[in-house]
Amino acid sequence: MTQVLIAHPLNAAAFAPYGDVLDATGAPDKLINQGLCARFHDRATLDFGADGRAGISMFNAEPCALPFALAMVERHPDGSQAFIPLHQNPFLVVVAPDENGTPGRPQAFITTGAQAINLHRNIWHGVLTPLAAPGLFAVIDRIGPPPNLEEHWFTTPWEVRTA
Ligand SMILES: NC(=O)N[C@@H](O)C(=O)O
Ligand code: NI
Repeated sequence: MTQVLIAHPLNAAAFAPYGDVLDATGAPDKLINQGLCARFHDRATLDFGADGRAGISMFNAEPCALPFALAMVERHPDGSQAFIPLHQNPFLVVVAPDENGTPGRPQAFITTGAQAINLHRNIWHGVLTPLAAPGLFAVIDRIGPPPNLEEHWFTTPWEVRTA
C-alpha cells in the first residue's frame, strides 16, 4: 500500500528540529564593504565532531521529478551537513524524527530556490534531491574517519508529491 508524503514549502520554524534554513531575506545582521553588502551572519550550527574537520565539496546531482519515490533516509552520526545551491532552482528536502534508532514519519519540504539548508548532526534525511538541472551544490560537511553514515531503507517507499 503506497504511503503518500505531501511536500510543503520550506520554512525555518518547521525545519528547526532538524536543522537550519539559510537565506538572504529580511533585515541583514550587518552591512559590510562600505555598505554595499548585506551580511546574514552566522546562520547555521555546524558540527564536525571531535575527530573530523570542515570540508567544502561540490555536488553535481541528477535531478528528480515529483512524485518521487523515497526509498531511504540516512544520517551522519558524527557531523552536520549543509547543502548550498549554486542555482535558483527549488530542491526537495526530506527529514525525519528519530524513534529509538529508526526514522519516524518523514517530513518533506520544497525550497524556494533561494534557500540553503544545514542538517544538524545525526538527523535522518533524504539524500540530496534536486528538482531541476543543474543539480549543482556546495556541500559543507565533515571530513574524517568513516563511516559517519547510517542508512534506513523503507519496506515500502514513500510517494512524495505536492498537495
Ligand atoms: N554521501 C554524501 O556525500 N551525500 C549524502 O550524505 C547526502 O545527504 O546527499
Ligand atoms: Ni547526507
